[in-house]
Amino acid sequence: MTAPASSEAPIRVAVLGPDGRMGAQTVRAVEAAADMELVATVGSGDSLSAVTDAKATVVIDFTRPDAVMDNLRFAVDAGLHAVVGTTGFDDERIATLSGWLAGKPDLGVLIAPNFALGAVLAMRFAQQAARFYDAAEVIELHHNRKADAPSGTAAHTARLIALARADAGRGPAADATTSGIEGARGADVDDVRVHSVRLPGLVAHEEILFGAEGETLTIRHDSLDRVSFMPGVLLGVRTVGSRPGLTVGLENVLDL
Ligand SMILES: NC(=O)C1=CN([C@@H]2O[C@H](COP(=O)(O)OP(=O)(O)OC[C@H]3O[C@@H](n4cnc5c(N)ncnc54)[C@H](OP(=O)(O)O)[C@@H]3O)[C@@H](O)[C@H]2O)C=CC1
Ligand SMILES: O=C(O)C1=N[C@H](C(=O)O)C[C@H](O)C1
Repeated sequence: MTAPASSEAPIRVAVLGPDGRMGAQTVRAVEAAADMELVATVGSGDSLSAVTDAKATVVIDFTRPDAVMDNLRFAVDAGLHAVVGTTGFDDERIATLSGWLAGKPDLGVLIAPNFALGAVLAMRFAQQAARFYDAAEVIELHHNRKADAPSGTAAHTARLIALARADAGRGPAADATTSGIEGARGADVDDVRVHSVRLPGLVAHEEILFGAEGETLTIRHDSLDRVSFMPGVLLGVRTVGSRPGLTVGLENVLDL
């Protein structure tokens, strides 16, 4: 995921959410990339016109689920490619965004629930394992300043597992629970149980557990530092312009 040697002009990048945990890390990564130029940053309350004034060609969004759709509407209308790490993308949002992009055949948008290589691999491994096991559950563990639960990664993982189970002709996993405390079995994402842990000291972690008669399989990934997301973000910036339309998941860019 290193930059190709090139005499081309640097990619003109704008970062939305530069004062946040991910935005600040991203600003540093873009500034350090020889093939990119950071031409604008837009924080909460700033005008998005700074992006077009600075002639950015790619925007990176690490804002909030309640802000990202307005930012994308602006980017698509302005003809800017977008690399999106912000969470909150359900089927309805994906459909809305696809509709906007339908009139812009040259424009690329990449939405990646997780930019860390190991997290992407863990999701792919989970998808491969899912058809072989009677049951699967996901535990995601994050820092306690995270606004949303479950994590976008866990939701994406659960959906991939559900699709693989359906392809293999497997229905929902059997579960004998009939009583107890509400919430004890986690959230239901496409019939896959997802459990969210929030603790200071954590960054971003996920365990995917599979069970069958007499055995379990656990796949675990840990982001110990937000630098783990940066190679994936930069890869997204380098490739989004040559992938017209909507791409959901870095696994498609990595061709996993
Ligand atoms: N895909 C991936 O690999 C990863 C995704 N994420 C996701 O990225 C998002 C951001 O996470 P994180 O950095 O931890 O969150 P933070 O809360 O630290 O940062 C979000 C930043 O966005 C700002 N902001 C809010 N609205 C706007 C707006 N309309 N325009 C510009 N800036 C705005 C906030 O400002 P203010 O505080 O003033 O509102 C804040 O500075 C989350 O959805 C998170 O789940 C996180 C890590 C990795
Ligand atoms: O908020 C975070 O920190 C993270 N958010 C993303 C998610 O919700 O999956 C990616 C990663 O887990 C870190």
